[in-house]
Amino acid sequence: MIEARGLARTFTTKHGTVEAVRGVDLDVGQGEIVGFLGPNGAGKSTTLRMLTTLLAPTAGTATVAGRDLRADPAGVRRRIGYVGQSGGTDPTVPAGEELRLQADLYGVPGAAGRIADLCARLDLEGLERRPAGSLSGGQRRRLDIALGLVHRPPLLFLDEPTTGLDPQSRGNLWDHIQRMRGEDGTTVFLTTHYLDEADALCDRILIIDHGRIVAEGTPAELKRRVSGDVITFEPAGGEAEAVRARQVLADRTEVREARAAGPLLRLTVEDGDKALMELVRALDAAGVEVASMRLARPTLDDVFLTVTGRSLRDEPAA
Ligand SMILES: Nc1ncnc2c1ncn2[C@@H]1O[C@H](COP(=O)(O)OP(=O)(O)OP(=O)(O)O)[C@@H](O)[C@H]1O
Repeated sequence: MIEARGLARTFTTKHGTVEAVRGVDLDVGQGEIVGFLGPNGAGKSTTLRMLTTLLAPTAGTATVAGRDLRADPAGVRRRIGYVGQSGGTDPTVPAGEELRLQADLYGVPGAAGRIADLCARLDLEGLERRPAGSLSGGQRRRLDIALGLVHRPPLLFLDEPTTGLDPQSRGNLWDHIQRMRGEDGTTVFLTTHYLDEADALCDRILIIDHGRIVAEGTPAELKRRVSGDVITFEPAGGEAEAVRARQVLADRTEVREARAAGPLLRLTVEDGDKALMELVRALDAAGVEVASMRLARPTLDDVFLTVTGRSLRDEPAA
């Protein structure tokens, strides 16, 4: 659905040249939900604006929804949906009319049916007569998404779709986006600042920093590749038993690192699900009684920290 090679964009300002995006390669398959994650100023919006034809690349090539970005930008525009950060609705215009205008703009055949279908699927039924400005934050984002989907694009771009929404509306929007993909096979490419959003919603994540992709994979792969899972055992016998448990387990192949910290033994392992039972059995065989155990997976913030040396929430380095 998206194939980009060496996509780059520089801006010339009074103070010199800003290399916003420095050669990005991207491959997004049909039906995937891909999250584009990075700190402020990393180059997310600039990349998105290039892929949606709103900004010309300084270098590189891309095919988007089967059309060449440089040779056929109008073809790209017809085949994509784009929902920007601030949305495109006029607060005074009724939701149903916004949808009709958009359908007319694209010459959508069977517009009334398409609009009714979208309203039903995005929980907008009964709101068609309400001005967009009177809708709740979540309803308005769903209207934005309906507007982006009216012309049945196979590829939908969402720029920070849930920024400003309360947790319940965010979860609700994730369900809707996943359902759209499930029912229509719509490919979704979205930017986000939220780790939990990328984790819960996306099949694959690309992390961009300083205009370059620095990591890529499924949420689980990324977390495992960079950090591993962490298993914590608390032996019933306290500190001395934690030290003994460490001796029992430290040299096992599945254990990357073993540290006794007071009454706890903390193990970093490749795949926690697989390792847990084996390790419990080994402790049992050695006569170490376990009072409690915990398996924790690293967060995407841990991944980002390892890859870039700073937290996603930090300001970008100068
Ligand atoms: N029109 C412009 N002129 C000059 N510099 C720009 C312009 N647009 C973006 N930049 C710079 O390019 C870099 C990347 O910006 P971009 O908006 O793509 O980042 P972002 O990852 O989307 O950030 P955010 O999460 O804050 O939206 C930043 O250093 C930004 O200041």
